[in-house]
Amino acid sequence: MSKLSIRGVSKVFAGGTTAVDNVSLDVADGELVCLLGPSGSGKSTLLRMVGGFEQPTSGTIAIDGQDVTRLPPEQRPTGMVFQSHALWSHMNVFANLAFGLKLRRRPASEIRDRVEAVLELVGLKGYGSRMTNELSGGQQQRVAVARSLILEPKILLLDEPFASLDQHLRERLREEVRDIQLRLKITTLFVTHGQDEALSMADRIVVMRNGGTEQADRPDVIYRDPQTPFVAGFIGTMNFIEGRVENGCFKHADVTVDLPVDDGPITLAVRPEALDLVGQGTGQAIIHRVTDFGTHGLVDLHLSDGTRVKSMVRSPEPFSAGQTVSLSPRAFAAFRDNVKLYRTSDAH
Ligand SMILES: Nc1ncnc2c1ncn2[C@@H]1O[C@H](COP(=O)(O)OP(=O)(O)OP(=O)(O)O)[C@@H](O)[C@H]1O
Repeated sequence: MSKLSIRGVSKVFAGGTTAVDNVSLDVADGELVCLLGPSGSGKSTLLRMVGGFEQPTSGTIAIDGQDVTRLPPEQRPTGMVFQSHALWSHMNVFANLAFGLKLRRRPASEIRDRVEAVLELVGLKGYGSRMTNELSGGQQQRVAVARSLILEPKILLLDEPFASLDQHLRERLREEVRDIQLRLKITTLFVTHGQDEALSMADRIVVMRNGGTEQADRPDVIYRDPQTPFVAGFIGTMNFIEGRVENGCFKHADVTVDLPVDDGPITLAVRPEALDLVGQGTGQAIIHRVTDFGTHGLVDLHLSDGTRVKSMVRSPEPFSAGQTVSLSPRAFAAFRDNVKLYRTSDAH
């Protein structure tokens, strides 16, 4: 049985906006699932429905097999961390953390022990007497995470919790939260529109678009085997090359590869690291720019039909702007009418 089971859940807001459209998702015990998608794709609304902050228009949500669809947030076994931390600024850290336990009339000694334990967990040992407005943004978010964990929820819900922090701090907190999550083995649903965040943290990524789910898979599968052009283009850098299949062969002025599917128009989706440059001085693709990143090079090319693509090369040395080359994709996805048709055997 899954820890969290979302079945056919939709949300239509009063103005008629369908924010979430018939989503079903199962999250296993201890799994961290990232909801990833562009702004307005319904990520927050779905998360808020799991936390009880929005009511689904239809569908059901169950935790440990118990239907919680109609329960208010405080009666659900969930803990939520919002983008803006929403700490009480007139209380110190200890009081912020103790609040929920006091409401539940826990004995003072237990409250003290649990606050200390959770402060240690988030790396803020000894900060109990600080006022929250005397903390940095990162520390405040740590307190918010601690506050959501102190009631020992079955499911942790995080809505872009680090969005307001600078890149460096965001990366650190991301790692800390993942460590805590693994240590506590707590089932977690994490909303982000940062693909790095999703790729680095998640056991599974759910890519959302227009209120629906496009693909739910392990990060490496999402990256290497996208099922739709949207997923292909949304995660990482992707080149799209439009051509035609004729007699089992994809043809484009600068690219030719075997593709045993029916004749007709096809779009290849190729990662820069899987796009080799061959036949220097002979092809029709023109090198526009070469960038040396030290660890690798990135070559920007203009194809003869105007398409722009990027190729990652081990060393940029042999390449320079103005040269002509041909392209040889090692691994790619092929799409026709938004449907994935074919992929070469795993080449990287
Ligand atoms: N309370 C509300 N009333 C009406 N429409 C809403 C409400 N909340 C969200 N929406 C709409 O629902 C859609 C999905 O919004 P949601 O916030 O879930 O998307 P999101 O993927 O989390 O976006 P972001 O990454 O920008 O937070 C959007 O079109 C949004 O305008």
